[in-house]
Amino acid sequence: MDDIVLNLASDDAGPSRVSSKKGGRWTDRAKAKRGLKRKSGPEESATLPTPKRSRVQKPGKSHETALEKTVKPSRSTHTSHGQATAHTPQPRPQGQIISSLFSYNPKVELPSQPTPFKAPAKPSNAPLTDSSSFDGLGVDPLIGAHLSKKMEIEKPTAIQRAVLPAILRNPDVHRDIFIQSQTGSGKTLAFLIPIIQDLLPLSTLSYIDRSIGTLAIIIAPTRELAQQISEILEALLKMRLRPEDASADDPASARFTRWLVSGLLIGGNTRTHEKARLRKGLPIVVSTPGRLLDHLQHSESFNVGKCRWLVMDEADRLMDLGFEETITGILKGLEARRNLAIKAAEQGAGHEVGGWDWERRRRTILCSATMKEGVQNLAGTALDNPLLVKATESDAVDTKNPTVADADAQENYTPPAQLSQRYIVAPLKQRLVTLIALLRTLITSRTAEGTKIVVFFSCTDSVDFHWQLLGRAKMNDGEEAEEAVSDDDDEEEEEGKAASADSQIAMESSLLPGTSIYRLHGSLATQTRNQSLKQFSNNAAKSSILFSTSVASRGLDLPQVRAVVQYDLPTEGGAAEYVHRVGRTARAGKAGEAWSILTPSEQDWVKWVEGQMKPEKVGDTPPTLQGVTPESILQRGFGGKGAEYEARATDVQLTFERWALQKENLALAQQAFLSHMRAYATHPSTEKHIFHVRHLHLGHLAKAFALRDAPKSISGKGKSKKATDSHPPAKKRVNDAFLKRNKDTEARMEAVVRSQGRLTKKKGMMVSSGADEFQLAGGYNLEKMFNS
Ligand SMILES: Nc1ncnc2c1ncn2[C@@H]1O[C@H](COP(=O)(O)OP(=O)(O)OP(=O)(O)O)[C@@H](O)[C@H]1O
Repeated sequence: MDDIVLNLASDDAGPSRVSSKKGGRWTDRAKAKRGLKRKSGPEESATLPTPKRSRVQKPGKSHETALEKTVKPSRSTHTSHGQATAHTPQPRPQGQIISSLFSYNPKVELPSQPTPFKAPAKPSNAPLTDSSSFDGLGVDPLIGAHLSKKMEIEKPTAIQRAVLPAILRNPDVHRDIFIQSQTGSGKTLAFLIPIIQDLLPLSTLSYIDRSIGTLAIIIAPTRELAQQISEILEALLKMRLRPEDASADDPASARFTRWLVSGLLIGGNTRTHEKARLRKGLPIVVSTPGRLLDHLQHSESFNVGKCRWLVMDEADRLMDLGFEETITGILKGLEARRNLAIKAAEQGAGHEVGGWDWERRRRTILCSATMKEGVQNLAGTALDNPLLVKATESDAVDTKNPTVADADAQENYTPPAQLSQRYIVAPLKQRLVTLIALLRTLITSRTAEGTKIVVFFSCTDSVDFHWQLLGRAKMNDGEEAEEAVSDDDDEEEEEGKAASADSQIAMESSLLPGTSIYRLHGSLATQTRNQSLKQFSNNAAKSSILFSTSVASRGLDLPQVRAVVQYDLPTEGGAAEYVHRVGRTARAGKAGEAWSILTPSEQDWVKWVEGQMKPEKVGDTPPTLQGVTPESILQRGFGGKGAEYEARATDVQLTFERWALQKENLALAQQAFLSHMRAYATHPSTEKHIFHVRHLHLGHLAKAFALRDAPKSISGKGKSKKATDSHPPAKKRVNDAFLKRNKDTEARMEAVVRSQGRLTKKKGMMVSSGADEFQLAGGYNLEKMFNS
């Protein structure tokens, strides 16, 4: 079937066009027009109105009812069966080529029938159901009571059962520990409980108060993760300091005093404020590596000479982000400060009071879900004769006490057993509508409200684009959109909108009723990042979706996340990153779904990633991914009889494309497309057989960014027709041109990404460029690189 041609610009002269008001603001004109449209009856209204929530949410009922009643055929649509359903004769085009979503797609070998879903396996990271208890593991009854009464944590998980006694039962053996465990298995409490239990008894020292300085430091690779750890820590520190039944007058019952205070040191906060807090004293500090090193080097008030605990959470991520040198700097800084403090105490020069056990060495804990080479190197640098603790169902503590070097160094990853992993191979042109259909399916296919979904994109620009596209493209304002294209008066208003988008937290889309859409990436202000995460998680009753870069892939514990969608597969970190991303769901024994949306040329990824995952226990079936056809997702997401979903999907696509025709939006879409291509080019050489820019049809990919042409800077001048249509030689030429123009892209991009986490020399001091640490594309360095 030929691609269809529409003339959007000619709508101005079309019969259905109602021009009611001239001049003034475009919003006023739009309102007036909407009023007229309402008067002229439903025939003049939207092309794909929003399905009513009550209709689509009925259990077992598809979207069909709601949509089939409300959806008119699009102004011009094609079905894959070659039936053009255009109902209005369209004038000839004026340069706009609109290709059908359902034609000229490469043949994809997909499962002919949707694979029947396997029943989820028994949860592998859930709290234990046997007789284990926190008390039985040596946890102080006050902490145990607080966990169960205030935090609803009754039983330990397998990793907690393994770690807690290993530390608590031997309080005098200050051996370093390496904790390796699955995502969502409760590692955070496994290291926080022993720290609190060790420090609280210092209450008995007569001089103890927060001015003692920092006694424990927890390092996390991202601000969000640091913030989250800090919140859990604060929740723990709110524990009662005497048994519930003890009388306040009984001095014997008051074992502890409330001197243990925690503080957060992260990039994005003001240093001055942090320094002031350090001056007062922060016995426990949670920090990102760059900011921690910064304080170690520049804040005299950072009193860490007595530090007893150092935890490095998400060690594999710390390594991936290139924080190796920063960590080395931190270790050296801690050692130097300790030596100075000991000297000062010996000379009686400091304000040190006697009775401190200077002999006791600092204990270092490293946590990781994987045991990659980089992590082993870090363990080699940071840990001294470490005890490796893994969680297994039967043998919690590794009694053989192997060193890290003895551990299984193979890069095999174990996702939670109860996680359902699925994939869709969608033609490039249909990617965007497939994503929408999948999200619609996920938010409406259950009766329970408050579905939380995380969607991963390759770069910040793509996150921003999709977030704005969904929030701003209205299914019923196609005409307004077109009007705005030709209306210069609206520029000011559009600029205002773009500026406010920076600080806006949530978007709503009529395509995803009752759902708020948030975004998260490294280019957002810290406050916006925090707000997005908070609001995404807070309202448990409301469905919400988080569009994110890989910044959300590690450690973040977002309650109720029911599904993780990888719209773009990880460009860095390979299978480990995939497992971390899917680990945002199926946490602590809960169910979860992981969806990956692949292009036809990426199909081999399924076998590749399956080959790198292993079951938790030897003998168990290895984790596999189940294929789902895009048709079944589109059908479920858009509803309708037979192939009607094609018309509906086309309607949605056309609405998006009309939105992207507006000047501001066009720039956004093109920027997202380009950044996506750049990110795509950074897949490591070992994955190039699966992810190669050359395999992508740029014209088709453009549709996934609501563009009718690939941006000229990639596709070459005046190639719109050739670039968007399927002429393999042209496609090859275009992709070769892209590759040539971006010669050495991969190497340089990797260097930029790494440099963002690495130390750079500045006036002889080592500093970290923490602000950009997760910004894969769109950052200053990157722009400079590509513009030069
Ligand atoms: N013993 C427990 N019982 C019930 N829930 C628990 C228990 N321990 C931890 N949790 C909950 O499990 C979730 C995951 O915990 P946590 O974030 O510590 O996992 P993690 O192992 O660090 O995961 P990741 O590797 O993804 O960072 C949290 O919501 C936490 O409150």
